[in-house]
Amino acid sequence: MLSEEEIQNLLNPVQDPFLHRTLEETGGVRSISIKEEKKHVSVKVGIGKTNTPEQMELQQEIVSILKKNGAATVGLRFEQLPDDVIEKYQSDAEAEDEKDLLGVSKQPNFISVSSGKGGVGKSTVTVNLAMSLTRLGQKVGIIDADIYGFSIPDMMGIENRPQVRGETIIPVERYGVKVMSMGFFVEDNSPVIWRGPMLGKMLNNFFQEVEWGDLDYLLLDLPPGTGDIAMDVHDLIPSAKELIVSTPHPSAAFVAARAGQMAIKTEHEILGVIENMAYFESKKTGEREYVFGSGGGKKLAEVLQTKVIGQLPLQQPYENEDDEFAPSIYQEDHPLGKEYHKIASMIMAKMEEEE
Ligand SMILES: Nc1ncnc2c1ncn2[C@@H]1O[C@H](COP(=O)(O)OP(=O)(O)OP(=O)(O)O)[C@@H](O)[C@H]1O
Repeated sequence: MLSEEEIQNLLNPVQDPFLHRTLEETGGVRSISIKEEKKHVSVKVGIGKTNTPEQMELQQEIVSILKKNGAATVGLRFEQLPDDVIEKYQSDAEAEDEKDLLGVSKQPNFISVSSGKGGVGKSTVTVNLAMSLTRLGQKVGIIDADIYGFSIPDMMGIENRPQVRGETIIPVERYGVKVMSMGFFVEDNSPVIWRGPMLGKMLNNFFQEVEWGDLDYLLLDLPPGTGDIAMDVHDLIPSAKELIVSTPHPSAAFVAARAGQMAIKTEHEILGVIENMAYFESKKTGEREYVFGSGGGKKLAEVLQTKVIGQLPLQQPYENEDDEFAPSIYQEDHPLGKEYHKIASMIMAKMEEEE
């Protein structure tokens, strides 16, 4: 019959499915007792997360190991490891999960762009931030996850569709930015009725079946509000940083705060608030008019304990002289292009600081 030490040695190499560490490292084998005459072994195992399908698999694995080595019956109990042990290994484990997510060795910086309500310029910010980061030499991808309106392809003037190579989808590249949008697969922009599980599935497919290659940044344009898909992002990419877009109107900021509260709840870092349509500047006099009110961004930043990292006026991009038409991209020398450049540089500096 097995001794306590032998059981310990048999279970030491078994992996904790959440922490991606062996039970030896996590101290996961909490207690062992043996009933010699009945060849009964009972073990208490501590893991990162209990009552999950992974726990069921682990249970089968452990029972089979012990039975193969001489136990007639096995009693197994699971408990959650102490918080400090979980914390110690969790961030490593999350990084590993995310690496698996895109199937590449280098993990990009994930930035999700959200807003409390529609029409505040969230997609415009996503596109222009991506452009500025690209101009700064970064490799950038965008996932257009705003299922209420896939606007990114139109905004960037994309007319072609992604190519499918075997099992993988090649994102469309425009001005050096790789773009993936469900809009590519929807005929004539016809409305699709989305149900919760479909959203998460779409997002998962965009991570796993799209050949992103090595990216420095992957920006996600999320649907406004705090819906299912935002939750999915929080679950799938715990390290994603959040950028909140709002107009300066105090009530708009109030709504945006709810989106931000979600980030706080899930412990996502908020990079800052971007106040869009902050003012209108007269070309003739240079006078600023705060057509959508003022102070909303500041108030929002206070509630979320972050900063306003950009205030973008109301202004259209220059008329495009060439044939390529990208209606929402501000040129590099455009006043807003320069503002986006500043925001992008600031974000890059912050990311580098954290590395
Ligand atoms: N600073 C700005 N100056 C002028 N027009 C702007 C500005 N920002 C955004 N817009 C315009 O406002 C409209 C809404 O912007 P956008 O689609 O980016 O918002 P959104 O928050 O992503 O909306 P939705 O959630 O509905 O997709 C667009 O037509 C866009 O071109």
